[in-house]
Amino acid sequence: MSKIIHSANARILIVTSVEAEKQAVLRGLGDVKGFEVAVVGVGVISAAVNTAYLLASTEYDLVINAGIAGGFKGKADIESVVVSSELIAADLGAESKEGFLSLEELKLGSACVKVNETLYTSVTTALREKGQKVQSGPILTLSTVTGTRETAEKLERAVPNAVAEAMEGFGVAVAAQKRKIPILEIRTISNMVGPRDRNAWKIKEALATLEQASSVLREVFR
Ligand SMILES: O=C(O)c1cccc(C(=O)CC[C@H]2O[C@@H](n3cnc4c(=O)[nH]cnc43)[C@H](O)[C@@H]2O)c1
Repeated sequence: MSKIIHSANARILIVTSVEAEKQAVLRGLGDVKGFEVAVVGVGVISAAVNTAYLLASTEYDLVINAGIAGGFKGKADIESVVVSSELIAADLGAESKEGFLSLEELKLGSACVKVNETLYTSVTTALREKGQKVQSGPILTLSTVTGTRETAEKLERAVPNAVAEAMEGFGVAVAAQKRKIPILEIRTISNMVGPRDRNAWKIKEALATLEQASSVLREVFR
């Protein structure tokens, strides 16, 4: 398996939104050295600020945003893993009569951080080799969890190859990008993007998959 981060002394920061995700990642990593796992809170602002704070005091070679997510129908099933090819702030822009206008269309910057292709394909391949059901593609960052079929379809039209949505990735990515550190988002699917049914979320199962995926990360980067 190709080594993406070559140095045995490489330092990898994994950030999650809540403690339960952090504990799942830690169980998967075991006692391997070189990884730091931190909770940066729910939502893009908290994630960006807290990640930037962590990156200001320690040198890291890679930042990973890990956690659970909603999967887009036909792209990522519950309990499967998604690996980001891009991290996209899907609600950052403006409404218009003609529809949503992205930051790019408004010429106000970019709402997309691309992931190094070798990085995401290597991790995707490693997870697949270990028997995980895994898809790579854009992972959307939203401030509001999608709760209707209408919004899900709007997002699917805006980013047709999006595999999942969560609430922190783009914020983590901007903090990492500022320091020129590679970024990756890895999520396990707890629910489908669409009509809200919080009781149907398979959080325990998604956290178990996150633990398994994290044990593969240990092998990829060590
Ligand atoms: O209640 C619990 O035990 C519990 C354990 C682990 C995580 C949670 C969360 O609620 C995590 C919130 C986190 O999850 C992401 N997420 C998950 N599904 C979606 C979605 O459909 N749309 C957007 N975000 C989603 C998100 O990143 C949240 O920060 C609870």
